[in-house]
Amino acid sequence: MWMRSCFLHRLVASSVKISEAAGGVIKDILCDGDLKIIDKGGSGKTADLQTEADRAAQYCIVKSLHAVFGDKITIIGEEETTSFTPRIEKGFCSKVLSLNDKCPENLRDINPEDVVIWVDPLDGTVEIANAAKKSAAVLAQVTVLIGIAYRGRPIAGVIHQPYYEGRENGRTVWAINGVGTYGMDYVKEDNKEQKIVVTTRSHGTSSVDAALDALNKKGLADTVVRVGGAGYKVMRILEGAAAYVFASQGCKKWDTAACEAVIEGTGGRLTDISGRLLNYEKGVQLNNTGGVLVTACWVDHQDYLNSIPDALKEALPEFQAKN
Ligand SMILES: Nc1ncnc2c1ncn2[C@@H]1O[C@H](COP(=O)(O)O)[C@@H](O)[C@H]1OP(=O)(O)O
Ligand SMILES: [Mg+2]
Ligand SMILES: [Mg+2]
Ligand SMILES: [Mg+2]
Repeated sequence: MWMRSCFLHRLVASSVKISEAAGGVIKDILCDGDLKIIDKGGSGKTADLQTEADRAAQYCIVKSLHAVFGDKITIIGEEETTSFTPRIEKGFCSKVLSLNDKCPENLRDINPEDVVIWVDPLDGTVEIANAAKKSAAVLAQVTVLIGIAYRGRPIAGVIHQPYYEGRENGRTVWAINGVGTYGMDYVKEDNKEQKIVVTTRSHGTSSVDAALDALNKKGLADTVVRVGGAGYKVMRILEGAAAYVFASQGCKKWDTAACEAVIEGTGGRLTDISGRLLNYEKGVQLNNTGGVLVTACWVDHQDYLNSIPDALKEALPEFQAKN
């Protein structure tokens, strides 16, 4: 079936399987216990941690993509491929391939040279690195993110959550523009009575709090839930939260590429806190310097944008001088 499928469906079908293999790599290392944590050196005050699970999952994803699609595809990953794992995945998710006929006309024959694959092998690193006890609630915040951008915009994405309610293989949500978002067959009941807003647990700033206060006063953030990881916060939106608000810097393109495709597939939106679309071209600035605003399909993105004070937006520049 994969031979009949277009490049994009093959790429997503492969990415689903590869994300799940990377999830297996992460679980093996977390089970082993020695995370071999290093600090990549963040922006001065905040540490930017990396574990053996981040490195080995990155290796698994990059080597697997190259094994299936050759060395010429463009991959931009958060980590380097310095840790070996024998786990190379060459399979395809049959569900993705079976929906090949739904692929929109304009995405059927895309040139692989116009595609950038954004890889976050482990999102939620701080949560697992710093947790005294790796409880189910902590582990649930870990996701593997593979975002696919074409000519600078996300057209598909995969969010794999290795630890989900004790399921052996966790769960995987994937999306293709015009085809839809799949994998949330077991969605919890929406809670639209009150608007839950999810935000950072470990990268809080006064600007993050000021944005949440302003939204609360406008009735757009009744309850604030602080959890780790961009992928996990988007999962929480798919499960009923109204929005994910991060009025600060630090989040990168590999954090948002897959998230944007997945949320768009459900009718939701992702922009920076000023409403600007993010650019995912090769060579682009890696940091989402303008912050991140993600909204569910059942709330008005513009209401959230309008309610975040201009002073906070102006304090977050769209571009920074140097990455
Ligand atoms: N200051 C920062 N430095 C490094 N990574 C950050 C920073 N802020 C956010 N991130 C990345 O964005 C994700 C979402 O942020 P938060 O959990 O704070 O809402 C984090 O899990 C982390 O990804 P990663 O875990 O892949 O390094
Ligand atoms: Mg991340
Ligand atoms: Mg990461
Ligand atoms: Mg990181």
